[in-house]
Amino acid sequence: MDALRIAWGITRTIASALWCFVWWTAQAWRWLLACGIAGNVLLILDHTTVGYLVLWCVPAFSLLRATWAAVHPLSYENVLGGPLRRRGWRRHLRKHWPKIAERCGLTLTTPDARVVPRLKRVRADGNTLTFQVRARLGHTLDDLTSAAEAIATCLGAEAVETRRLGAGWLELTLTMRELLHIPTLPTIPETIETGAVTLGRCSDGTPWRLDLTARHTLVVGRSGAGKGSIFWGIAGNLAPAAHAGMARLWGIDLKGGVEVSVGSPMFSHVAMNEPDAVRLLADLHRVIVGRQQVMRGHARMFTPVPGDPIHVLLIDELAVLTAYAAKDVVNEAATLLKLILTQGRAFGVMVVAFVQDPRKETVGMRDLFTQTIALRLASAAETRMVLGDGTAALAPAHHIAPTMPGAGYLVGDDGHIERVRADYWTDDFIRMVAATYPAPPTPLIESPTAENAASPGADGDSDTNTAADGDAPARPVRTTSGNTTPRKRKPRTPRQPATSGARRD
Ligand SMILES: Nc1ncnc2c1ncn2[C@@H]1O[C@H](COP(=O)(O)OP(=O)(O)OP(=O)(O)O)[C@@H](O)[C@H]1O
Repeated sequence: MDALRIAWGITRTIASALWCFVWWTAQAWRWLLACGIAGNVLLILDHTTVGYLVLWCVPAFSLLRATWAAVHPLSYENVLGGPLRRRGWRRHLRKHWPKIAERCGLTLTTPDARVVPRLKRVRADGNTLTFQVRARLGHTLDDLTSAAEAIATCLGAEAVETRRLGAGWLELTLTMRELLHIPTLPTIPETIETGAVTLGRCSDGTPWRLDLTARHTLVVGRSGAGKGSIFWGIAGNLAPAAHAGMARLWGIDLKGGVEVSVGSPMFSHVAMNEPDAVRLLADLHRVIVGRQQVMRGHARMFTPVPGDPIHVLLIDELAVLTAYAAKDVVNEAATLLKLILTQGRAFGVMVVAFVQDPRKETVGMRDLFTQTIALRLASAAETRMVLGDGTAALAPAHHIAPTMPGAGYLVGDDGHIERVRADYWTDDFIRMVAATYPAPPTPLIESPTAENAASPGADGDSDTNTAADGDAPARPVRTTSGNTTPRKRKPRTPRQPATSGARRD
């Protein structure tokens, strides 16, 4: 069986090398013709060796290329294949630009002349071709932007991204070769990261770093679009920070807890039913209120330090909480979530929510999220609904193939669009990361009161703040299905504003 497989592999390699040899020789027909004529002239003039050399140089070069590409594709791609292909893209664009612009409706023909938008800075790197186009008189950048998809199709690109440069210039970046079709697996996170996490790759092959600093993220995608990869990419990459006390993970999973239970040890707080979810949101809101009181007059942006972490709330299937749950739960959860979304960012409280159905009636607060990841969506209308009319044309999430789960478009808070694909987190890998980086025991969260409001260490968030005062626990914070104990609070004695335990900004 093995011998058969090896024989088949060798046959395929030889066949592909032969095909490349014939194709590349035929493609260089001008050189072939010129060398044929020059070689024959040299032979007639009795320069036999040089004559044969010139005559056969083109097929010999193609044969060398084909053999190299077949035997060692990696070095061939780096040294010769890649640079030749990129040169081809640049030349093709420059040569055919007037025709492409005309076909895409960007030229203006007058009785005297044909006005073509100016092209400049054509460059090719890796798998992308980037160039700038100047809108001609009477055209706007929106006209150029709406022609971007047609230009990409003319050039055989897989996808296109645009960037406004101002003063009538638009930059287009075409993905000429798809690198995202191959799924990738994550590596075990080792660094403590609280600002940004590496979730996968961008379309140009560079790592995809999702910035979480002071941002709320909405992830939208059909069932099977790969939302789980992003959920665990964020949770898993924050797990070392959570383990070190620099981040705290909160999870709401009202789909029976199926998703979050795989890696629940990473989380400090988990809710798997409706009442727990509301209580968890109330606790998280209390963290914000506590921090507001602590930071007032001291700092405007929160900086995490060990023991005073950022809080990241991951909500799997947001619509269950905000639309499909019991009416009172929906109302209470929506109110708390809106408060968290509007107030949390500056206080180190971030929300990442996942949803299948992005309609307004299911996710009423979607405008409060500052960045959106659109995975595979059902229709152009749904893409427009999620990303807005203008952006939808540049991030056609409804065109993502079902064979590419985890692929999507990130639309940043500045409107920047990136085509990305997340690494695939298997259940075993999630369990391994969770076992390696379990969340430390959860400190208690207290309701801010008039007295502790004055205390800089009273955000209810640090270990020192809860146990050291000898206050009775407000209640267990780890919220699990069905076993939350009722809230009990001892009367508190007034205390002096503390000077220690303040936030370290
Ligand atoms: N990044 C990825 N790379 C490759 N395959 C993936 C990736 N993410 C997910 N998959 C595949 O797609 C399947 C569905 O993924 P996942 O369960 O994450 O989708 P989902 O959007 O969470 O769906 P649902 O909303 O129904 O839970 C997975 O079982 C896996 O086989």
